[in-house]
Amino acid sequence: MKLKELLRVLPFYETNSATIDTIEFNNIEMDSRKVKQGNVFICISGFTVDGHDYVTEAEANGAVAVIAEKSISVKVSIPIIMVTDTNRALPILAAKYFDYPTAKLPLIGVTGTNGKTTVTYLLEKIFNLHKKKTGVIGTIQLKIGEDTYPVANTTPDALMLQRIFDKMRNDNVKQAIMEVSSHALDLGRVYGCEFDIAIFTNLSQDHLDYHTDLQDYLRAKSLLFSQLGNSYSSESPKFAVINEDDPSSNLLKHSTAQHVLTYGCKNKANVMAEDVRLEATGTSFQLNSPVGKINISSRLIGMFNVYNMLAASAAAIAARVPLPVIKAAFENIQGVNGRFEPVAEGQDFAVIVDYAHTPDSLENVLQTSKEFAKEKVYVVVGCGGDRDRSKRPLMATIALKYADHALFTSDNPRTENPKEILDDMTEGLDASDGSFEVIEDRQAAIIKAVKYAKKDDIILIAGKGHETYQIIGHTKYDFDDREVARTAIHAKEK
Ligand SMILES: CC(=O)N[C@H]1[C@@H](OP(=O)(O)OP(=O)(O)OC[C@H]2O[C@@H](n3ccc(=O)[nH]c3=O)[C@H](O)[C@@H]2O)O[C@H](CO)[C@@H](O)[C@@H]1O[C@H](C)C(=O)N[C@@H](C)C(=O)N[C@H](CCC(=O)O)C(=O)O
Ligand SMILES: Nc1ncnc2c1ncn2[C@@H]1O[C@H](COP(=O)(O)OP(=O)(O)OP(=O)(O)O)[C@@H](O)[C@H]1O
Ligand SMILES: N[C@H](CCC[C@H](N)C(=O)O)C(=O)O
Ligand SMILES: [Mg+2]
Repeated sequence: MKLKELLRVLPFYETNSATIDTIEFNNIEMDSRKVKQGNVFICISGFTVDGHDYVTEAEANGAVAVIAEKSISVKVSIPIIMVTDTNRALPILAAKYFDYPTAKLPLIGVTGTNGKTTVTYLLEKIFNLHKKKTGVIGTIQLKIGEDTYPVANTTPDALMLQRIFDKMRNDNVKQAIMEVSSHALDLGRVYGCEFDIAIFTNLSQDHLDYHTDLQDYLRAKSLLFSQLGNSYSSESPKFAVINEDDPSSNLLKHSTAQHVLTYGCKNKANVMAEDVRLEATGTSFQLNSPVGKINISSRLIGMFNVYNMLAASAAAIAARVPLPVIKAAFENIQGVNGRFEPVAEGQDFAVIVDYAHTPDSLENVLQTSKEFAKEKVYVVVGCGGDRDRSKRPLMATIALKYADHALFTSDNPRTENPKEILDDMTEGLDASDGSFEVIEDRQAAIIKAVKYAKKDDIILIAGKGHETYQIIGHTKYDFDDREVARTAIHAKEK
């Protein structure tokens, strides 16, 4: 592509070169280490380093031009194009370079504190049964059809996103489904994505290391709904799918000019669950919707999963998927990787691995465990390092509220001292709050919980779910709660 053609989508820019009219380039890159011959390098001012400091490396690797927002202090011989804000230019340029992949690729975005990953995999199942090839972007992985790829972020940066959507389009994907984190919304990673359906799951405390307060967190979430577009197309109408039982629903409804489809169990909504039956082996309810009623039953456990199924149903209804397909999808789905996942090795007590790492999610899964426990509930839980400190004591208090005994341990301490994280969790607690102990080493904590367990007890191992690592410092060590629990169960049997 000609550089001039790419730059045409920017209303203003300046350059030190008279030759940009003739320059051809073959890709955009924002990481100097990945630049190859013929690429354009765009400098992003990051949280850790400044991309403007890597222009020499980008040139050495073959960049043919640089796009910057600050003056470049080193001497380079390739043209420099100055824009006001490279982070804002990035999605505009990436969408143009990849020829607007989401313009013709139906795209669903899911935001909210908890349930995003679960809802995306419910939707994957629904659309697959509806005979549409799907692409799913989120916390666990990037999945295109049956092919999976590792990811660094729940929602990738704007450049990577457009590249992924381009690949999905080339791979014949008919429905893209993605998690949209509040960080992504706030940092403009999803500018340039044309969403058809935006789903809101719920809002509760998390990420207060990044957002100044819950109001700011909600503001970021609302951006997905204000980004739904203003034109009304009868061929492809756009929908905001909103949890009517969440106190934030009103603000989100007012953030969009598009159709609103609400769901819930308590307040009157367009899509509702009635006659909900929650059992230890699964869940059933009647789904009432503007297009009819249908009985749902699923292996998914807990009231929170009724909300996840409602969110997915409402979005599928908006996408005109017939109700029997939705019903079949919920009947078929076995579960979601690392979400309330049983570790069943024939033992006479239950071990559940779950990704609850916020106060609200921990409360939901512990409440569910408690409801179904015939005997004691043990919880093994920690809080992530370099993350929201204020959620630590809340999570510890919730653990003691529901569990008969809590084992507080490490969960990705990252660059923090694990002892200090555990101190933050337990500082205000004493024996009268409930029974607990602190075991810094996660493997030792899991082994101990398994040793304690007797017939019909439940052990909930929370926080890491699908993760197969423990991050200590900047290093990722192999660690899988499920593997550790399995080994501990077999060791107990001997
Ligand atoms: C705080 C944050 O969001 N950080 C993201 C950010 O990193 P950063 O700003 O530190 O990047 P940087 O290292 O300073 O680099 C700046 C620029 O210099 C470039 N560079 C850097 C080094 C070099 O040698 N050459 C070079 O060109 C980089 O490619 C980049 O363009 O940009 C990176 C690339 O896009 C992201 O991977 C990274 O996410 C980090 C890993 C992260 O932990 N983010 C979390 C907070 C996050 O975003 N989480 C949400 C999920 C939250 C939830 O659970 O709901 C998510 O969507 O993942
Ligand atoms: N609708 C819900 N409401 C409250 N808690 C939920 C809900 N759905 C799932 N959970 C709990 O939250 C945990 C995380 O669920 P899930 O991975 O689907 O959410 P997420 O929003 O993708 O999280 P993340 O922001 O970390 O990507 C689950 O393991 C479960 O404990
Ligand atoms: N996306 C979340 C995941 C948290 C998972 C938990 N295991 C932790 O490390 O805190 C975050 O980065 O805050
Ligand atoms: Mg997720």
